[in-house]
Amino acid sequence: MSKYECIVCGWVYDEEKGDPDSGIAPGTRWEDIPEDWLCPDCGVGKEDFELIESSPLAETPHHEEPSSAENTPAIVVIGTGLAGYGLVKELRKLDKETPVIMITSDDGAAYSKPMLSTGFTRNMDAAALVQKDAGTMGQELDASIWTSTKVTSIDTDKQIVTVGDQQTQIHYSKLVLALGADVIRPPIGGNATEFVYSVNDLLDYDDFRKAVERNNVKKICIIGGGLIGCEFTNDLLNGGFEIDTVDPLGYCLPTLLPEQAGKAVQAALEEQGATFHFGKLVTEVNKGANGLEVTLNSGDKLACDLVVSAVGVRPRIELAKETGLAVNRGIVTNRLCETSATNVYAIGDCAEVNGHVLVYVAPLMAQGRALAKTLAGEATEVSYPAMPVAIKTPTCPVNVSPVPRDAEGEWSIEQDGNNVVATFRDPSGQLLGFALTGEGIKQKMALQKELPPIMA
Ligand SMILES: Cc1cc2nc3c(=O)[nH]c(=O)nc-3n(C[C@H](O)[C@H](O)[C@H](O)COP(=O)(O)OP(=O)(O)OC[C@H]3O[C@@H](n4cnc5c(N)ncnc54)[C@H](O)[C@@H]3O)c2cc1C
Repeated sequence: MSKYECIVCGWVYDEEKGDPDSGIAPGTRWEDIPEDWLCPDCGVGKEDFELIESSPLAETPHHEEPSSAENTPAIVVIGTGLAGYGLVKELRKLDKETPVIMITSDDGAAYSKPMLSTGFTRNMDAAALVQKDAGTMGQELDASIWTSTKVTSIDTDKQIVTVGDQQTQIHYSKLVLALGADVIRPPIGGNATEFVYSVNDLLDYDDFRKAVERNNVKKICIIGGGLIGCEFTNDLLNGGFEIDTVDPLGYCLPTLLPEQAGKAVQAALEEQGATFHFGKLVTEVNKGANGLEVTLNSGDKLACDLVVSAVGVRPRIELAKETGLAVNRGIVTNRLCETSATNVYAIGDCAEVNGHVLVYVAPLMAQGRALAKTLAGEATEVSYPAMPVAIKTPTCPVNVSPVPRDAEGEWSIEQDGNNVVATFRDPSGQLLGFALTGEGIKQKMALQKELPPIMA
């Protein structure tokens, strides 16, 4: 019997136990679970699960070739997020010999980044979110993992990366950039900006949790009512905090959802106690008589103990730019994930693959699977099926397949309270996107089947 883990929330499907709540009997093999089954915790589909424990019977016998590792130059991967680790996991299924060196500026802990916005709901601090430390990952992947090590330059002619102090250089045969994305920091003045936190990785999350405890925080102001802002609004409400959320646009998730769906999410979060301030910007955070005072461009002032900024992320392109690689919104690659330099690839949040910048888990898994094959000798282009995104607002769950930019067509919306099924079709009737909230998410599988692939 095997086990499969949801890479978005960490929930584990154990074939021995099944998922009786969803009608999946104990003993049901993974391949026999219906394709429209959804993760009971976060609502993503089977494609976002990976095998973590395999039954001995299911294992394919491994044919040992004589080791050629000693003379094989290393594949170097910069980044140990879901993209970096995901790629090396896939590579090791195909190639157990080629030496792999992974370099990360953080501690190399393997964790599911999407779970950072469900930590209070699940009562998990940073330590509890660590799935495996760097040492364990290194053993499992037969890779050398260099932690707390920042790559400062790359010489693509000599195929060398330089780390930290300029003294240490590593030669690569192939180099993979899996550098992630930086948070966008809105311009905010005032004398208390050190109390404005962004949570974009496990170390940020640890700082944030500790600041909440240290400052005996009760009231939090969230800047941004998009995906991360709404997830934190829900999670922190579940953690028992009072929440004010500020966004310059008019409703929740404004860049992803049509207004009715966004307002349904807003209403559900308000029912839980959230207060939204739409159409406004935070301009200053100052120390007040009791905690902090947040000033909005309308002149309004909000009292709180801590501020969370969640206004979006931007692919990390600086290192690639300094190296002379082609960059646009992300590090530019073709469908083989090749950058403009020979033997250098980019995947994950930092990459712009064939014009697409998609800062979600499903695309980086597709990239990792394809690039692993390429690195193992079988050139393989990335394909993207339709990849709807589950937004973790359990008080009103959301599933959205964003409408492509500049698409022609119109929304058709059915609403029953906070349950919305919104579909966007072009003039010929082809479905191009959808937005589902509340009970509406039950339509996900049926609608997903109608969507054209993002990149066939
Ligand atoms: C709170 C939150 C919730 C989310 N929820 C969801 C969700 O529900 N569903 C979904 O699909 N997506 C979600 N996402 C997005 C998803 O988590 C990301 O798309 C994904 O984790 C990105 O992985 P990555 O490996 O590309 O980047 P990262 O995880 O950021 O990894 C980047 C790595 O690069 C290293 N690095 C960078 N520069 C250097 C350097 N110069 N030298 C050495 N190392 C370097 C870093 O140390 C790190 O190891 C969420 C994101 C956040 C922040």
